Amino acid sequence: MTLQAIKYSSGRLEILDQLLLPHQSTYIPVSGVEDGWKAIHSMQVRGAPAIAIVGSLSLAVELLTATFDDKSILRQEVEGKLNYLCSARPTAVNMKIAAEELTLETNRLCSDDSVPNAEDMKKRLVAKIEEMLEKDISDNKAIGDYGAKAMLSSAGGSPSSKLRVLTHCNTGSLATAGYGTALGVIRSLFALGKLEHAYCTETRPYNQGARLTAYELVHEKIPSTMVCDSAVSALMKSKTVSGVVVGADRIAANGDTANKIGTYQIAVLAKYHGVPFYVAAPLTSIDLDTANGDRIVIEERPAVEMTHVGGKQVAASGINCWNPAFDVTPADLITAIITEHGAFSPAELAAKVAPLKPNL
Ligand SMILES: CSC[C@H]1O[C@H](OP(=O)(O)O)[C@H](O)[C@@H]1O
Repeated sequence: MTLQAIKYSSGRLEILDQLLLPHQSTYIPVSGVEDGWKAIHSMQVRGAPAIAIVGSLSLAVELLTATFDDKSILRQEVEGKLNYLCSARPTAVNMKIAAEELTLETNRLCSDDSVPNAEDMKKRLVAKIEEMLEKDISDNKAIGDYGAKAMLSSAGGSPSSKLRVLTHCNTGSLATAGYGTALGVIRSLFALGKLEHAYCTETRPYNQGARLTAYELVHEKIPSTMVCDSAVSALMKSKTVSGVVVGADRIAANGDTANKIGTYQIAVLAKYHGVPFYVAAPLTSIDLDTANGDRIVIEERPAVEMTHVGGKQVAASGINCWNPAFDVTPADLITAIITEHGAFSPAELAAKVAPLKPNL
């Protein structure tokens, strides 16, 4: 059974405080948008899809406890709160895309005369948010299955051969609504009996790999080994790595992909060693409004996340730090982008995905 990062039922929202993992599993209540923003900004909840889910559900929870004089006031309130939620972290696009979809729905309900009042409009908006959550859950499994198929086909080998797959950061049930994206691909390979071994990087400085991915892999008894970020080149040289699969925070229209810092250098190493390199992400991580990776804003996090581990100082006081949370992997280093609709080459991505996205 996968770990649950988010608990939501009948208007009550709780999140697993990921800052305390792996030592402590503590759920904290999210009672509205302000709580949601703080949980995202502090990275108590993180992961592009999970950010959008918690942000949207925090709005649903707040709406259920409030009343509004009329539909246009409700529309203004919703628009303002969605913009605020998008400001919590700048790089992942999923919250922005969810906000666009919910703004479109809000405007439609506001102008629909068959929606009699703000109370009815509010209930329909909450239902839309809950519907988006359900879709995220089902999309994850499709990504996992398409990804497993793509990685098996590129690895070649005999029908009985199993894969040795490297992943970076955390893209599992702690970063999504459940099954995961890149870690979902590893789960699908494992379920098919086609995973020989999974490798996860520690993912400095926040240690999503050591604290979260390792936690998920051990929890589900998936054969796996953790490596230092700096060991990836030696791993590829000394072991047979069949393929790499990572997540994404924002994929530009040309396939350039922003993901956790360290992804770009793994892609360069994969190219050098002839290892297929996959990105696994839902359509809600693909930003067709951003032409290429140069235009993606990269979040920089506080130096303390580098100088301290678990509250203990590990770096010399006074040293300057540069702590970008993400980097951009150019499309030409990516074998394919795996979505809930299939695996697409970066070159065909925009043409394949555009018809599949809602008309925002
Ligand atoms: C499926 S999660 C996508 C993405 O989010 C993570 O970043 P963070 O932990 O800072 O939110 C990481 O880049 C994952 O690949």
